[in-house]
Amino acid sequence: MTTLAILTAAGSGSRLGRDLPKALVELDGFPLVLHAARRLAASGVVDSIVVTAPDGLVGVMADLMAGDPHVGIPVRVTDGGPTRQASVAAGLALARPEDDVVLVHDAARPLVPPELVQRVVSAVRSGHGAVVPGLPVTDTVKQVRPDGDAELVTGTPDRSMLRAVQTPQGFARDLLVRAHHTGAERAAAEHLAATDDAGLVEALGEPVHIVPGDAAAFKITTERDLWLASLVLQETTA
Ligand SMILES: Nc1ccn([C@@H]2O[C@H](COP(=O)(O)OP(=O)(O)OP(=O)(O)O)[C@@H](O)[C@H]2O)c(=O)n1
Ligand SMILES: C[C@](O)(CO)[C@H](O)COP(=O)(O)O
Repeated sequence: MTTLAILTAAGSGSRLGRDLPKALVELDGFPLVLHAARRLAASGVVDSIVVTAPDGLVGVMADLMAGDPHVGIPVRVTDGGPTRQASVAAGLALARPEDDVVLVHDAARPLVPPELVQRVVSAVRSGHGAVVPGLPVTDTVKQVRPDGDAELVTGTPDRSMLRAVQTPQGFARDLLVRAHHTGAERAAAEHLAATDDAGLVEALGEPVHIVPGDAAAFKITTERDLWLASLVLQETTA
């Protein structure tokens, strides 16, 4: 039995605001997607990767992966979709029968530690159908509602019971397939936006298990995050 990692890289990176897709933006001389693929492979627990590519860039992405001496595991590249969820579904369609565990990881989290990948896979292989890495929330979080041009606070959730979740998220393949069919329909019917794959599993009513996340797996969303990532890399390679 094998573990497949779907590496989502088809986004445009509108909040980063560069003139190329975010996954191809360079960090320390290499595109974000390559950093992420190398770290997934370095975990030793991922057998193959499917990358979801932005429109028209399947060939570019495939050349990038094929030309890298550090990835060292089979990589296939497919067209992504218009949303992250659609891209994951496109990657999932390429899962083979032997891929009993599927990870979903964002190219936007290039510095994911291989140990975090191992932790997630190990929790799935120990019997949890859906596993997400989570970190405690350090800010107080307010729930709000629109009030004209402004917003009004409607509540303050108990911070000790909140987790900021990261990727890779890990799943038993059959559960993830079911979540992308039925869970997605249910979430849409209830007007819930699932911003991650675990959200679709929750929409099925199935449990999602949390393992400790890692601050190094932070998401590159804005220029500041990219700057932070270059500092982290400098420090860890110094
Ligand atoms: N249609 C999409 C949208 C997003 N992603 C991927 O999902 C991950 C998380 O998405 P996000 O950080 O929001 O990336 P973008 O959509 O590129 O960024 P933005 O929302 O700023 O445009 C990224 O690795 C992105 O490439 C994807 O594969 N397909
Ligand atoms: C999947 C995710 O990385 C978990 O935190 C996050 O929800 C992706 O959000 P984005 O707005 O698509 O970057």
